[in-house]
Amino acid sequence: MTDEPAEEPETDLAHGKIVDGAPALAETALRAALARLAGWELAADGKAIRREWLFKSFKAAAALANLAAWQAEAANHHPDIAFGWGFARVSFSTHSAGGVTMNDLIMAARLNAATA
Ligand SMILES: C[C@H](O)[C@H](O)[C@H]1CNC2=NC(N)=NC(=O)C2=N1
Repeated sequence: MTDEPAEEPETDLAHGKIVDGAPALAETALRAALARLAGWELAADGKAIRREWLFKSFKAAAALANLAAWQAEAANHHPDIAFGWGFARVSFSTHSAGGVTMNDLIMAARLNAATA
């Protein structure tokens, strides 16, 4: 027995391993996973997940964009990022799989964990 609190499901996902060749997830599985990933939604074409953050400055938005960029470099799994005064938008898709894989969900959970 331990006094450690149980990990939140999202934290758990953040500890997942990025693997080559992960398959695109079916929409049902994807929607179930997104329900537990705060702030992330499925893009209109169903081939990417995305989240927007709102801030009260340019530098806060730039900081989020940098964080997402360097987390991606460390994992070798890269998002599309857009930012400007007061906003940053991050989108993950696995190009090689032509859709959203576990790798994208893991990266999204890591970004949530780092910005919580
Ligand atoms: C060779 C290298 O591992 C691949 O090009 C990686 C790099 N980063 C990537 N990022 C994303 N989002 N999708 C990919 O398919 C991908 N492929």
